[in-house]
Amino acid sequence: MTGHTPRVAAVLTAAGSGTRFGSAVPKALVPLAGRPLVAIAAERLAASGQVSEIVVTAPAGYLDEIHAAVLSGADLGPGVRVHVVAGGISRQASVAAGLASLTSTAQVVLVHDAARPLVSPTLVQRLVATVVAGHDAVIPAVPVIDTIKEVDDGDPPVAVRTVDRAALRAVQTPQAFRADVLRRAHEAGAARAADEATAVSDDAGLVEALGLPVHVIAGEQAAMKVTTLHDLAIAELYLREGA
Ligand SMILES: Nc1ccn([C@@H]2O[C@H](COP(=O)(O)OP(=O)(O)OP(=O)(O)O)[C@@H](O)[C@H]2O)c(=O)n1
Ligand SMILES: C[C@](O)(CO)[C@H](O)COP(=O)(O)O
Repeated sequence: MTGHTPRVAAVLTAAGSGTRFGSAVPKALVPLAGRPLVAIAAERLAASGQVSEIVVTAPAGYLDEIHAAVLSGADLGPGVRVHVVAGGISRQASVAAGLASLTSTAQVVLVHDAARPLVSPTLVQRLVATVVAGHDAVIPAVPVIDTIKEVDDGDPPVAVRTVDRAALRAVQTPQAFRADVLRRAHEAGAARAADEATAVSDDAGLVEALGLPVHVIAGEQAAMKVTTLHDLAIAELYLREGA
């Protein structure tokens, strides 16, 4: 992998329902400054100049809408192939479905959330470069700013201890992987995907479960996840500030 320009593909997850967001349409179709989250996320992946194929996971019944939102809402430039597949019951299952539909020639795979539309093309470039430099799995993360406590969730809940936050990070996407490593990690963890209670919340978790190192690089505040309506207002602020 080291020292050459790899073929890079991306799985863009957009198959969530957005329960916590609470909109009538899937969250990926919700507009941020007039454009669907999934279109902005796809455009920023493409703007990195690294990605030649994007497979988008869509909720059942929304494949055409998601495809149209990306094709008409995003300027992907030349040479980026986009296709849409149905997602699964969990994010892990959706990524597995996306991965299965990628052309097998990709050497590096990025997994990114449509719910994180404001990632910078520079961060995408840094992630790919770090894989090319020899790391099999690379994730962006930001420091945790709150005091974190472990809580015994009884009645009443009681603080058990204060965790040393110096060692904690909030993890973002895109996450970048050598393609064969990501496929192996998903195969090994496949049994977990069918239930939200056992599924991993990010793909690096599957690589960790294989016992392989996951390299961490600095993330970006603007790559925040849009989970609630309030988050959308914050994302709009980041956009206005030039993100
Ligand atoms: N079965 C699923 C669940 C989630 N996702 C995607 O994974 C990302 C992170 O999920 P989250 O933001 O938590 O989205 P939702 O699952 O839609 O939110 P909620 O938990 O509020 O329903 C999103 O881009 C979402 O579309 C997916 O592709 N397939
Ligand atoms: C992948 C992710 O965005 C990294 O922070 C996150 O884990 C998505 O999972 P969630 O279901 O929204 O908690």
